[in-house]
Amino acid sequence: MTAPTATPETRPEPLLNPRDYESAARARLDRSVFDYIAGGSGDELTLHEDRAAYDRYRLRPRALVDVSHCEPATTLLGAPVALPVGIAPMAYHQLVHPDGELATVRAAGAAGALTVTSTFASTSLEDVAAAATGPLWLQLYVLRRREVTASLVRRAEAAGYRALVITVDTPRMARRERDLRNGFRLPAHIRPANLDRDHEAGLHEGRAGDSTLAGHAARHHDAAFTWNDLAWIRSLTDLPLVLKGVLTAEDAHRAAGLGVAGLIVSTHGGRQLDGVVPALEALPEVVAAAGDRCEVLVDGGVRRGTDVLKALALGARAVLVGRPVLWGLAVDGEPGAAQVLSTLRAELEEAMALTGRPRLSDVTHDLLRPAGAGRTT
Ligand SMILES: Cc1cc2nc3c(=O)[nH]c(=O)nc-3n(C[C@H](O)[C@H](O)[C@H](O)COP(=O)(O)O)c2cc1C
Ligand SMILES: O=C(O)C(=O)c1ccccc1
Repeated sequence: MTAPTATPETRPEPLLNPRDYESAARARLDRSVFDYIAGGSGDELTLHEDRAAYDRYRLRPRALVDVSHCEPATTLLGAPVALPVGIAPMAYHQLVHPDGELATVRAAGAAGALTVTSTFASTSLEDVAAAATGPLWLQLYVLRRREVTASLVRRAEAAGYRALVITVDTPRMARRERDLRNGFRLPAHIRPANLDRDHEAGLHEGRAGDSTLAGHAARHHDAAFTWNDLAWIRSLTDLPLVLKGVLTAEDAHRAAGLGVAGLIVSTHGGRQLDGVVPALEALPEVVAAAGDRCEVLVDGGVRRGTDVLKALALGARAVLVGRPVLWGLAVDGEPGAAQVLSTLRAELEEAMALTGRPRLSDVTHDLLRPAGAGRTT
């Protein structure tokens, strides 16, 4: 096969990292879709701080270690994964590419990575499971209509999902001003494929000053769901439960006491309460409170292999990435999402090699120092 000739002027810029993919995705997507994905709530303080928290740590590399083989494989709730990076649950992947969740789950499978499928996927959880080759967890929003929630749990079990991720930071959707300004609504051809037509009503007719997703969450999410109700979910299934959106030692401790198997330390990517503690900053107290009983993951702002290493050094078992996967999907479908994951893997292996930590068990707290600490001037 002959490679197409390209002059230096026409050769496309290589897309090397999530930021490159974000710029390329921005050029392709409708403004309101780009803003829905990229944006956060309020002043977007937490959106920025989640990312900035990673830059406040510096790495302390060890020299003269045999790093000829670096091994990022681990297990998550007992299932082997090729790397400690999974795909965060995100609604409606078809917003950015017609292959939607099928493309992202295939990309994750090829990478040997965990996928967390959203309740609000635009592809049914059964179709996602049929395309999966790696481990799958289902993210669950507890809906007012308990029989709908219960049926999602049963369907997840039947389709082979290995854990339920209950998102606890969204009793209502926070005001996201980009979506309000844009009058964000779901395009007519995209629907919450896991839910019935009753749960679709109102998602497609928006107007400026309104976000149909927020109105939808206000109607359907159960804002009265509490710790006491977790026992109800527990009674429905033997699947391990994971709580997503825990940011305090108090909640981590309580969850562990109830037999929760995993915790995802998360600000929802800066899309819920603006001004909360950044996820990376909350991670150590959650690990201290429950790390002996729960597997602790973190998400929000992970963009580099060195970010993954920093999260692991602070006690995370793995990280999830959100937006970068959607940017990859938007630009190039399954290969784009796969490229984002494989770049993160390559960067992680590079960071393991260059810090002299060839095994994940070598990635310990002494790898880090706060930026600026130890300055003498
Ligand atoms: C477009 C979009 C949709 C999301 N939908 C969900 C969802 O349905 N359920 C959920 O628990 N979290 C959802 N999240 C939050 C992500 O799971 C994750 O916490 C966050 O995106 C991680 O931050 P990152 O995008 O900086 O990697 C969504 C995030 C985005 C960007
Ligand atoms: O947009 C989100 O962050 C999100 O979590 C969500 C929740 C309900 C429906 C769609 C998206």
